[in-house]
Amino acid sequence: IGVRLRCGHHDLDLSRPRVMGILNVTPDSFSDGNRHRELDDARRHAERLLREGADIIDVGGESTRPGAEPVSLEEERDRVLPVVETLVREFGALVSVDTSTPELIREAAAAGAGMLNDVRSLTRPGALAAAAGTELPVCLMHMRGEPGTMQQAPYYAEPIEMAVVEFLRQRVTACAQAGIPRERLLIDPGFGFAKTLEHNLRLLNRLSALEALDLPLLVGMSRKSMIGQALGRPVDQRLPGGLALSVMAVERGARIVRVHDVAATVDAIDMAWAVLQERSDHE
Ligand SMILES: Cn1c(SCC(=O)Nc2ccccc2)nc2c(=O)[nH]c(N)nc21
Repeated sequence: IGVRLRCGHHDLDLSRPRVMGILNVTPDSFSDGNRHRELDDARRHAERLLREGADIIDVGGESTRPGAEPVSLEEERDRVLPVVETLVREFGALVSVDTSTPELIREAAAAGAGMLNDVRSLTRPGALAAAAGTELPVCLMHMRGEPGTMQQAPYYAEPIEMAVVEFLRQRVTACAQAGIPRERLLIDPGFGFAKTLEHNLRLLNRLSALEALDLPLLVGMSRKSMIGQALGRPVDQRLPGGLALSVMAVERGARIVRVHDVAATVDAIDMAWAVLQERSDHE
């Protein structure tokens, strides 16, 4: 399938799997609020991600860790916009912006962002209209509830893959009604969002159920607790587990994987892709 996504000034060719590198601009508790240093750190981190082969840099200013407190618009704007402007201006990078906030959706697009990545699937008031106005591709992701409470007792009456497909189907319809055509959409099952380990494992095994929506599939499992729960590894020792998950996701149809460790993931999915391509070479 020669799917090409128009991402601002970039054409993203999804005929083979792509890697989205994670650039966190949520200051950790040690940061002293030195904006200049924070921007410099972000610039250096992005440069490394690009050098390692990232096709997209994902920039997020709001922590969606379970229990994280909400961030103000000003704070999110101050963290995200300077980084987007810098990465676009200095590296010509394809920048994806993680935000659910209509104002930031508009401002990030004006700053040169090439893709929108909203873990809340444009459900906030005004978000659909804001996204429609940007002409940018949008990734819609499954989550039930809010990051602060979503992991308390995730329960689904129906099989998890059905809950995910139905939710995303509704969001695709909402986008169509708001003037965001299918050509601009990506979907994502939201691993780790309002899901138990069981839910996450079943969802990966049945990832092909999302083919029913016939849209490019983005997944993010890098360093997440599903790896910690399955392997008993702390967050800084989850690369091998994450590589296994990225390869399995690509085998089951994922076209973009959102990861911290770009170089290793590029080789792992390119190797998997070489094997998968052999199937079609003689079919
Ligand atoms: C912004 N964003 C996030 S943040 C959660 C995260 O990385 N937690 C985490 C990171 C490191 C260690 C443990 C947990 N996850 C996704 C995803 O799976 N898909 C899309 N589209 N966007 C996403």
